[in-house]
Amino acid sequence: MTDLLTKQQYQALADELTLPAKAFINGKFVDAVDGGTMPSINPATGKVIAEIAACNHKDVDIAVANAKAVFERGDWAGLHPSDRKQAILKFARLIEENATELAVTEALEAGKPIHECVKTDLPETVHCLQWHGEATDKLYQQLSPSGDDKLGMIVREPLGVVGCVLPWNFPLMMAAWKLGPALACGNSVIIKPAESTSMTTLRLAELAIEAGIPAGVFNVLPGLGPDVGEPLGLHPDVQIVAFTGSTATGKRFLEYSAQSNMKRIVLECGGKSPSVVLSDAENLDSVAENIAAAALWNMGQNCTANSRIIIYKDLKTELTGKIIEKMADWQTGDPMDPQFMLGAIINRAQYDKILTYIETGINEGATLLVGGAPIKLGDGLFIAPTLFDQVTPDMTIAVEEIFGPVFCLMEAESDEHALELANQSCYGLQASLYTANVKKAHIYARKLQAGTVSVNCFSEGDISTPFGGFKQSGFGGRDNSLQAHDQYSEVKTVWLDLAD
Ligand SMILES: NC(=O)C1=CN([C@@H]2O[C@H](COP(=O)(O)OP(=O)(O)OC[C@H]3O[C@@H](n4cnc5c(N)ncnc54)[C@H](O)[C@@H]3O)[C@@H](O)[C@H]2O)C=CC1
Ligand code: BAL
Repeated sequence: MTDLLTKQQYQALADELTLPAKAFINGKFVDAVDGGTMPSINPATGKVIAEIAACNHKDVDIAVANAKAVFERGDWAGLHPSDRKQAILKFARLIEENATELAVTEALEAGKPIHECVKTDLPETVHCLQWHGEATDKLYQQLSPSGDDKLGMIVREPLGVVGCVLPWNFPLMMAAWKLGPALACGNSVIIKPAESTSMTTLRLAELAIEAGIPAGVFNVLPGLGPDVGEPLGLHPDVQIVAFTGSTATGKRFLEYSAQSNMKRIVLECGGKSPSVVLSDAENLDSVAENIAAAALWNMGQNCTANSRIIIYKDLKTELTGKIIEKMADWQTGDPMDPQFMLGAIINRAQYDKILTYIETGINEGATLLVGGAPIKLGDGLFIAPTLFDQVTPDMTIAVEEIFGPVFCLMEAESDEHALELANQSCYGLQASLYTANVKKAHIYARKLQAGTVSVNCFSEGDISTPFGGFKQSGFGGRDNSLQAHDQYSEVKTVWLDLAD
């Protein structure tokens, strides 16, 4: 995909951009009904870059009513699957054609490094939509093995209005993870982006119209969680909410569902993922490189951030030295400068929260090995990559999701002990396992309580593999792969008696 430009070129593009700031309902940009706005702040500079429409329950009611009408008319759900496929593929192409602009917008509002936006977020967003678009006309329905005198047809139908409530850490990618399968199945979608990162999702909605996806099929309602997320969760005409974010807010959606129409709730929530280094791990340089990347990628603002590094005791000293060396590859700086792999922390609240965790780690007796302080770059919110040693499983920094560039080293007495420590968490999203023994890899991968286990690497899998969590990391379904289609469609049995 796109080659990297220079910092000056990205900055010039950023200065020229017209940033989308209104809600997108029924194919048009509109103000919030009550005229509310909220500032969008570039976390790398502290500057307000736009005033974004702040919607509330009135906008939700309008968007849901439109989306429901569009669904019932069959504007999208009634199209031939090949036509839906073509529109989704064109949508993906348009995103690709506008990738630089979208990457710059994402870097501006989220403080993400432009390098990552260009090389990871945009290509994966495009690929995700292509993949689900391609699947649209390749999924067959089923017949049951019910004998010659009966016909049991098992068919799939779209649900209707899908609500998506999204986080700020991967705004485009998370939108694509939900949109791809939801649109492929024929639903109408309403996205509530995180309040810090509305703009790239708004631009996607505009591109969807250009791609021929009918008005009202894809709507975007920026706003605060309680003002937009809650009314979506409580709305009787929303059939599912697909959510990615904190476990605390995820649990609220289960309550909204129970209080309203028992809508489906699919949750992809927090994590405290481990890197587990067993006694026979080899190639410690590569292990260290993976560990640093897994902890620091996206400033550690990642649901699968490997923030607990559990190392067999005899390898710990050598591996610690190598991890510290590899941390040097993760330099923090201006998100518009493609030489930096780390940018700003999303907002003041998250920044303060991370610094408080660092303080708590020190107060509870952990040893600070690297970092531990803000990086002063103008008025931006930057925190140095931080590594703690001598961390015990009861310490706050070993238990709670920090969602920042902070990770802990823990020592295991044996491989069994490493496994025990790894599973000692209320979360279970992902785990990275390092071992040279293929048999042990299989056994331990099955024993780790996590939705994804990557062996001798850090990975979340790819678009073809299901992504979601065990325990309090997930509920109700999976993102990615064809399994994602399950959550956005209803299964119906049509039973015909063929006997005379
Ligand atoms: N698993 C993940 O990918 C993410 C985890 N987090 C975790 O959550 C912590 C807090 O970050 P937040 O941005 O506050 O996460 P959050 O879970 O509160 O926000 C996620 C989404 O939920 C919405 N929301 C918030 N309160 C709501 C409510 N009462 N009803 C309905 N919707 C609501 C937000 O507006 C946003 O769109 C982070 O420090 C991190 O630990 C945050 C973002 C992503
Ligand atoms: N890493 C992709 C999913 C997430 O962070 O929420």
